[in-house]
Amino acid sequence: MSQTPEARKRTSENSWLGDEFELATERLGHGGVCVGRHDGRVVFVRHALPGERLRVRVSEDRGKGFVRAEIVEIVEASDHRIVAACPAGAPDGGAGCCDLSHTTGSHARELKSGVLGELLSRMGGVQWEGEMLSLDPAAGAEPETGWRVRERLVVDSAGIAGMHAYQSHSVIRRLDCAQPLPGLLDGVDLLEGLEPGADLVITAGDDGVRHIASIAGLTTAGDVRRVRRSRTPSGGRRKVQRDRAQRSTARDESILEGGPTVRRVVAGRSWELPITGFWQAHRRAADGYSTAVRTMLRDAGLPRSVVVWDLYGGAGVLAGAVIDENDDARGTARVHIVEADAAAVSAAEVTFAGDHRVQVHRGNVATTLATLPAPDVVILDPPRAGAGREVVEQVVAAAPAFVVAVGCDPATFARDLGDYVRGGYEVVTLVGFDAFPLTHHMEAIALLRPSSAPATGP
Ligand SMILES: C[S@@+](CC[C@H](N)C(=O)[O-])C[C@H]1O[C@@H](n2cnc3c(N)ncnc32)[C@H](O)[C@@H]1O
Repeated sequence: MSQTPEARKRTSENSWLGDEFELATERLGHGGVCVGRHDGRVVFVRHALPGERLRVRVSEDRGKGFVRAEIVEIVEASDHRIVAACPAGAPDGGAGCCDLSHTTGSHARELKSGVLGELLSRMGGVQWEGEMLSLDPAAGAEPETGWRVRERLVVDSAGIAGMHAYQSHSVIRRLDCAQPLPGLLDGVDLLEGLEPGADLVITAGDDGVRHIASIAGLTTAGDVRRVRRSRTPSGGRRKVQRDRAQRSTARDESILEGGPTVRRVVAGRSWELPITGFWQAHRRAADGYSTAVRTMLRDAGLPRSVVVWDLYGGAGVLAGAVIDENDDARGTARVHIVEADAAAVSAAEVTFAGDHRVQVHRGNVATTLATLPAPDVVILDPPRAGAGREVVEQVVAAAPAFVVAVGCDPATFARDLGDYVRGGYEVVTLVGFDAFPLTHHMEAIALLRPSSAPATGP
């Protein structure tokens, strides 16, 4: 909606931008921000914890019911506050990605459970009071570090690898992030001859081999400097993300270390994927989600010889889990993987070559479903945007006995669950995974069935 000049003037005159005040934080909200209230408006603060008293400075005021603010001083810290486990995630001048490393692992999981429960209730009408599970059985009170199998860095105008500063195109020369597997980034700061503006993808395969690919930038070093000067101090997050996404499409890749494909192994089945191809970030995620999906379906009494749709299936990790669960003398599952990415489809075709139980379909989920045989089970693992109403309606219309919804964004996951519930499904089981420790991100998996379905299983 465009504003009149008078409204614009009023907004800028009343703006809180730069104002400082004391704030009591109430709870962790979606996106990793702590929520407080000041003078009738909601205030979002990063790197805070619930129950703190903070002196904050407003960094963004768009004239709406809320403002964003940064911490100036911690007046009274939460008992759960610790020294941040990730130095690179520091709020001032850091990369900002580890936005929940300043509390214990157990408290972070407790907070994330609250966020997931609140979103499920508000956006999906689903009540859930479960606990966020760790993917690492050894995880306890300590923050979980060293879990990420793939890191993406950027090369600055002098050819040195670093990280993007928070909400910015500018590059900070530091690699001391606490997320990567131990040793994953060793020596990367010493690499010479890197192309200014390129992205570096560094990943470790399940065979222990490290691979590094350089993805050519669309910008020259001069462009990088221009972009850096044009940085907006606030409110530029969407634009920065969009710019980065545009810059990462259709760009030349060269291998600097290792080979062109990475070996991944789950439950004894292996995949060879391009270095830049999708794979779950946490070293235990693919295995953990496969086990969760198998267990949910087994506990629900999955009948034999089912037809399964594995939508947004990637290279078929979850497809593998279902055929392993549903293959014995009493029957065999037939799984249809639907995936848009050509490289993931090729990897799936190689892994399942000669396996009559699996068919791989390259295409957009929304336009491919009509070509598939009627399903007994539908698994959906969409990107952060979620499956969306158009796809959910098609799934509901296909009337599967079970839907397994997987989501890495709790808001879109909750929204999609709400659409299944309105379509006549109910949630049987729901688990949240702390799949991105040190950050506010999480993963959730739900098993649904038609609400009129008789209870099955043990
Ligand atoms: C979160 S990943 C899940 C991959 C897989 N289930 C796994 O665990 O490895 C989402 C996948 O959806 C694919 N994708 C995104 N949008 C799509 C669409 N509209 N149609 C088909 N596939 C899509 C992406 O290429 C990506 O492989």
